[in-house]
Amino acid sequence: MDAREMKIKAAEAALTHVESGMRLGIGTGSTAEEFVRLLAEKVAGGFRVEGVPTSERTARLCVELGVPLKSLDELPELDLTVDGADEIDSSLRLVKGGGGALLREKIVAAASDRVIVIADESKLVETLGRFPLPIEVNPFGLVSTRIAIERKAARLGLTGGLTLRQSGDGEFTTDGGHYIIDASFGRIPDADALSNELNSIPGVVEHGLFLNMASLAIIAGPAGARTLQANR
Ligand SMILES: O=C(CO)[C@H](O)[C@H](O)COP(=O)(O)O
Repeated sequence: MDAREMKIKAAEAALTHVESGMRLGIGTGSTAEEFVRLLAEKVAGGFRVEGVPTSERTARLCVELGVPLKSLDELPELDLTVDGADEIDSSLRLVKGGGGALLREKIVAAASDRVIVIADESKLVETLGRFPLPIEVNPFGLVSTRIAIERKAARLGLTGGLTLRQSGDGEFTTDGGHYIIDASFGRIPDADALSNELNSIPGVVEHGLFLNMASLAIIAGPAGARTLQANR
């Protein structure tokens, strides 16, 4: 089974948790897009859902495939969000934001009763941090914010390169008009402490640590999809 087939397996399993009539948060990334494709087939067959997309990219795909959309202001409370992740640990703590949609993804996840994360097994880690942590920052005061991130992280014993994400010939800009700094810490032993420190920096808009948000992870490997439950 190749990587795409594994993503489809995880997306298929997630779809079994979706009921007609649900208000659905719809994630961003290649795995979430497999979910959108399968969802669109169900919608074409008469299945009724209202989706809130977590990015302009996901919104475009949903419109193209005929998945009905609402804004989060129209549907401020959601039954379920299905989204991908860049890393997942055994407590279902996540690193997200590889696709640059972390802010909307976190807002949508927080507005959802349940969050199901779908991924292939390459995303499972013992300790978060191998994937560079995306930190969304306001362009104003970028240098000061970067220094603050370095200092706060160093206090937690975290060092590593901070890279301003690029796209084409300029800075990558999020749907909210912000920049992303990718922090290559290698290992984040205390994700709660890092989350609190990052949240205390005014120029940090949001970061990619999604702690205590996922209720279920559906992980696909060559043998098929398995489910991991959050133990909280
Ligand atoms: O957080 C995300 C986007 O901001 C994605 O969910 C994450 O990057 C995983 O993407 P993919 O399924 O393509 O590996």
